[in-house]
Amino acid sequence: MTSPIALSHWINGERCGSASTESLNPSDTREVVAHAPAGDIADVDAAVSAATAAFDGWANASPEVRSDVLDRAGTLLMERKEKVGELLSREEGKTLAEGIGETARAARILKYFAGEALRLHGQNLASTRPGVEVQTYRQPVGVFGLITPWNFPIAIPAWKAAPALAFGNTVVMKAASHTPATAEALVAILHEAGLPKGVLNLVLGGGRVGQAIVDHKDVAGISFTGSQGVGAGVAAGAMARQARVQLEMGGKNPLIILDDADLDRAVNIALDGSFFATGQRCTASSRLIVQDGIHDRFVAALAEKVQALRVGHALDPNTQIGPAVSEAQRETSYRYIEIATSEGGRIAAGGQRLSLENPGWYVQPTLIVDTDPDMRINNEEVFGPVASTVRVKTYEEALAVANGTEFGLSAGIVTQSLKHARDFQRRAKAGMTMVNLATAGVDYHVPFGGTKGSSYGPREQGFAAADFFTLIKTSYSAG
Ligand SMILES: NC(=O)C1=CN([C@@H]2O[C@H](COP(=O)(O)OP(=O)(O)OC[C@H]3O[C@@H](n4cnc5c(N)ncnc54)[C@H](OP(=O)(O)O)[C@@H]3O)[C@@H](O)[C@H]2O)C=CC1
Ligand SMILES: O=C(O)CCC(=O)C(=O)O
Repeated sequence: MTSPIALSHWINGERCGSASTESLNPSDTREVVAHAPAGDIADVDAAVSAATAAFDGWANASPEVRSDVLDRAGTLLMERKEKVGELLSREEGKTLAEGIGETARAARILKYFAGEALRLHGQNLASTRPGVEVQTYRQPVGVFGLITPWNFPIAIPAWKAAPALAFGNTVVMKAASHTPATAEALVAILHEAGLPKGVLNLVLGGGRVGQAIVDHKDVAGISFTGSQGVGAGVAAGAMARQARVQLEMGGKNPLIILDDADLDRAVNIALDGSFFATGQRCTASSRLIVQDGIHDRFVAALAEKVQALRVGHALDPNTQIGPAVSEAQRETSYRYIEIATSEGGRIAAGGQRLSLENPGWYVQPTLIVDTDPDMRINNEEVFGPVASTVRVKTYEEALAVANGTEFGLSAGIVTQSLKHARDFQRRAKAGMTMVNLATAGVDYHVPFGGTKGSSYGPREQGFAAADFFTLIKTSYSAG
């Protein structure tokens, strides 16, 4: 067991605040991973003041300066991916391979936006008036508030902070209370890479810190990832004072398996999308919609693999599924297993309480079959290693079930039919579609986001990130 890390806020380039809360290792709750300060409104005020004061210098710095800082930070993070990835796994509970993989992804995101800082461009347009020229420019917006969740504790802070900084904005970030240490490691590396003081500020603490950022009059925009309930309040608060807002929330992502699918491939895609990262992904394939002809073979083969998944300590190299992040997340999974069975679902694998050697928040990966589309298990996000199957007769019925929820983040299909794959890409009501791929596990350099209750506002990541983190100015001139 390692000794707890004492974390700080980062305000105006300085570490500050005394640690008063603790975060536990979900794989072994006897271990305190970190002590963190519980920020308050005064800390948010100080952070926003620092970010406001730093804005002009950073906004007017050469894009090369911004690019170099992000590129150096990406290199440092990549060099330290094992160490930071281990911290991530100790703090969040995903397996070591997943923790290191996510850290490497964050490093790549920093490097991608190092490039984007140099590629920001506007347009020249013909005016309707003779002798007049029209140009558009993308300019930095101001101070952004970034509110991040625990399930991707370094990738999500990186994919929000990197474009904000690349395009000349300054930032006040609030990391999730379950995972402050990983976020702090990212902020420390960005400072080590040469970020000027005040450009990126981190205030640790609970929901009141987030609320204070949302309500702060000098915060020009909020990018939030988390639950729908909190997201709705963030949007209302931001809009009340006409701040920009971008929300990424939950999913109830469907994966359709058609009769013509390759069975092994379909099973492996479902296993990955539904259960890896402990199912704690907003892109997880939590609804498996299976056509009649393959249904029984698919369920039998998947159930066997789910039952064989090795649940354990995140740092044990044999572990395939780490614990839930918290007791509350563990209990949510078991509560939904009960709800599903009380509504008529049948457990085909898992479903039992686990008692492992380490005291941790473990959940047995669970497959629930024979469910109907209108059951709660098929409409409410569980955010754990729990998936349900719905049997359908035709492709059209599968598509209707897939589209029949209030969410619309990611949607997948496993099929050998080009006709159905193409049709699905067009008609799936989701921001991201996957053909013969898991609904989860996306690239870092392309737009990310959903429709309906899953997302609100401009897309995150890739070329689309500039739409949220820059302001388009239209300039007219006559000779
Ligand atoms: N789309 C996604 O990727 C995610 C979805 N979820 C969904 O949300 C459920 C609950 O997870 P949970 O962590 O509680 O999600 P929350 O929405 O509560 O947390 C997300 C972030 O918002 C912060 N926050 C909490 N209250 C406020 C507030 N009033 N104003 C501003 N910010 C606030 C949190 O801080 P703090 O951590 O201190 O509470 C955290 O940093 C999950 O079971 C899952 O269904 C969760 C995480 C990610
Ligand atoms: O599936 C992924 O790679 C990303 C998932 C994600 O962003 C999330 O769960 O919040």
